[in-house]
Amino acid sequence: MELILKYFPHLTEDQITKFTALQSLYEDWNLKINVVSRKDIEELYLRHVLHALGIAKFISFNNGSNILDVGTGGGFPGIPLAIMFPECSFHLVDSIAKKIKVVDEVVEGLGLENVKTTNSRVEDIHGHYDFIISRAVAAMPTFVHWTKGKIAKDQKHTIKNGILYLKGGDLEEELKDYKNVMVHNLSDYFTEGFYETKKLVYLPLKYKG
Ligand SMILES: C[S@@+](CC[C@H](N)C(=O)[O-])C[C@H]1O[C@@H](n2cnc3c(N)ncnc32)[C@H](O)[C@@H]1O
Repeated sequence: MELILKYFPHLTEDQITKFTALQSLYEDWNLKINVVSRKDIEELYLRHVLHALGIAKFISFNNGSNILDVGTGGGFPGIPLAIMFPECSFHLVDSIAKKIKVVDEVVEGLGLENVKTTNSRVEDIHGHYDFIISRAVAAMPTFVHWTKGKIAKDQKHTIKNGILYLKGGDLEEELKDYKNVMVHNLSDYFTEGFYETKKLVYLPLKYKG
C-alpha cells in the first residue's frame, strides 16, 4: 500500500481503505478460484494495482465518464481505476465466467458502487464509452476491430475519446498502421524496475454511429 501512496499521496480515507482491502480480498478469492498467479498475489500492488494506475498518471477521468474495461480478467485495470475515480462508471467485461465471479466478489467486498460487470465477449457489448481501457488482451488491430462503434460521440476531456491500453515489449510492428497513436513509457511515472519495459498506448478514436 505504501507503494500506491508513494505515487498517489492525496488519496481519501475511503480510497486508502479500499486499496488496502484488495490484498486480503484477492488472497481469499484466489484460493477458491485461481485468477491471479501466486507470485502476482505476493506483488499485487507492484504488478497489478500500480500498473493499472499508470492510466491515472496519464489522464484524470472527469466525473461522469463512462469507461469499458475489455478482458478485465481478475479486475485489471478496471478495479483500481474505479477506486481512484469513484464518480466515473466502469463496465468490466470478460468472456470467462469464473473471472467475472471473482471480480463480482471483490466489487462486493469493497462496496464499490461504480462498477458493472458482464460475462461476455466484448464483441457482444453495445454501449458507448468515453474511454476503452485494457491490459494484455489482444494485438491492437484485433482490439480495435472488437471495440469498433463503442466510442461515445461527445468528448468530455481535453484529449479525444479512445483506447488506453497497457502493453509491454516492442510495439512498433503492431502499431505501424495507426498514425495518431501515442506511446508513453510507464517508467516516466514509476521508477521500479518492473516498469522499465511497460507502456501505455493511447489511440484516439472517432465516434462511428
Ligand atoms: C491475459 S488476460 C488479462 C486479464 C487482465 N486484463 C489483466 O491484465 O490482468 C486476458 C483476458 O482477456 C479475456 N478475453 C479475451 N478475449 C476476449 C473477448 N473477446 N471479450 C472479452 N474478454 C476477452 C480473457 O478471458 C482473459 O481473462
